[in-house]
Amino acid sequence: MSEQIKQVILDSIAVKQQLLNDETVIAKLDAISDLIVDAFRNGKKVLFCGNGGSAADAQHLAAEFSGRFYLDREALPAEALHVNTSYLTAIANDYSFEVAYARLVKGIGHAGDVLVGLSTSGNSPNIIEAFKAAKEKGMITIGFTGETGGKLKPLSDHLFNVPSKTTPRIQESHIMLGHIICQLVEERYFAAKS
Ligand SMILES: O=C(CO)[C@@H](O)[C@H](O)[C@H](O)[C@H](O)COP(=O)(O)O
Ligand SMILES: [Zn+2]
Repeated sequence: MSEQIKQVILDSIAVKQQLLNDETVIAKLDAISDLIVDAFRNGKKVLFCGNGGSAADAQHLAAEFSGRFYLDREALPAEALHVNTSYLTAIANDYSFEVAYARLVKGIGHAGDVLVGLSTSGNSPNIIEAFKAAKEKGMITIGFTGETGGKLKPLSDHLFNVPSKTTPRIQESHIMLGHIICQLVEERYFAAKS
C-alpha cells in the first residue's frame, strides 16, 4: 500500500520534472502571463472552462483573478463558464451539454477576451465547441491538455500539453501551471499600476 502511494507521488513529480526541464514551457508561461496582463489592461476578461475535476480547476483559477491571489488588490475580470447551475442545467436539458459553454461564449465573449480550456483528453465536445465559438468571436484560446492535445490542439492559439496520459497526473500539473500564471499576472499587472 505505501509503495502504491509513493508511486503516485513519484509519478506526479516526474510529470512536473519534465515540465521544469522544458524551456519552451517556461518561456510559454512567461509569454502567456504577459498576454493576459495585456488583455486585462485593455479591459478584456478571461473565461475558463472544464469538466469534472477540470471544472473545479477552472473556477479555482478564475477565482484567483476575480478574488485575490497573493496581493491585497482590486478584482480582475475572470469567470468559469459552469458556475451558474441554473444556466448549465437549462441549456444541457433544453439543447445539449455539448453547446452549453459555446452558447455562453457567444453571449458574453468579445474579441480580445481570453478563453482557457482545461481538458486532459483534449476531446471533450463542450470544450471543443466553446473553442470554435471563441475563435469565431476573435478571442484568444489557451488549451491545457494531456500530451497529445487531442482535438483542442488545432483550436488552441497557445497550448500547454502536459506530458502524461493519466488524467489526475495531468490535472495536478494543470493547476500548478495555472497558479504560476496567476502569480505572474498579478505581480505584473499590479506592479505596473502602483
Ligand atoms: O477529476 C477527474 C479525474 O481526476 C474527473 O472528474 C475528470 O475531470 C472527468 O472525468 C472529465 O469529464 C474528464 O474530461 P477531460 O479532462 O477529458 O476533458
Ligand atoms: Zn480528479
